[in-house]
Amino acid sequence: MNSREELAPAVASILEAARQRQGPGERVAVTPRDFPAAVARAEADGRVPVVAEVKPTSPTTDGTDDRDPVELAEEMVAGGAAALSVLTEPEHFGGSCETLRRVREAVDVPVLRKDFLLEEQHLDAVEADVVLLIARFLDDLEGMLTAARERGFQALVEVHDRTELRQALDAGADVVGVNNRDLANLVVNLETFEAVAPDVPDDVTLVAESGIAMPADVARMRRAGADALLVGTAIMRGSGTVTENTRRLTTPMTDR
Ligand SMILES: O=C(O)c1ccccc1NCC(=O)[C@H](O)[C@H](O)COP(=O)(O)O
Repeated sequence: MNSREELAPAVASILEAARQRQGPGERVAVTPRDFPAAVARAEADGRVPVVAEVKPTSPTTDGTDDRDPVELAEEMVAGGAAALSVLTEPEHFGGSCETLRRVREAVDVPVLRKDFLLEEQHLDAVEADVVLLIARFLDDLEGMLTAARERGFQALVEVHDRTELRQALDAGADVVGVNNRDLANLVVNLETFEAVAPDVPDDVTLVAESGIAMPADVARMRRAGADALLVGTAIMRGSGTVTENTRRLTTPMTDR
């Protein structure tokens, strides 16, 4: 692992659990729903492209949301989500591959598998349209990217700073996420995206991740260059229904 920086204890624990996980031993072959096309479709429809996340719990969340993930996913799509993200990490996020399977079957938008994939065999646990590859945790990012694409997956390569962005681009990433959550202390700061985004080439689909809570945050990330926003907590735990919480973020501020 590329461990230039300290990790929060929760993240170290997530990685330890991931290292113990075995793949199924059989390789998946996926026919993916096109993620950049879904982003473009949302734009053309006048929706802000939001990737809404089914996130039952997390190290920074109290309690576990046990609502039916398929119903949540359908509500997110009804609220205008361009794509969905589904946690499959079980120990710290309450996710599962079975949840992803059910959600993907129920909706027709692309579904991102949100997990901590460290080895090629981890890719084979379940079919998804997009997989998350976290640059900091992968010594051979290019190898994982190739392995993901060989199976048919698109890959969202997550970075936290310019050094990781350079690694992602050198590895051939064409969908990049900048995560505003600092892995050393789990604090979110939208300035992280603003610092990295100017160095992302125009032909890369750029996603702002974490800490996007309200329409003003959406506008801020869009001004900084985000093509899409990945949002979990504000949609899952906002004050309205999941559909209302999603629509609040997918509606451009100028339409209010
Ligand atoms: O969300 C956490 O508590 C967390 C803790 C440790 C590592 C990763 C974590 N989150 C992963 C994510 O990237 C978010 O689930 C995703 O970007 C949505 O973030 P948010 O809208 O802030 O819930």
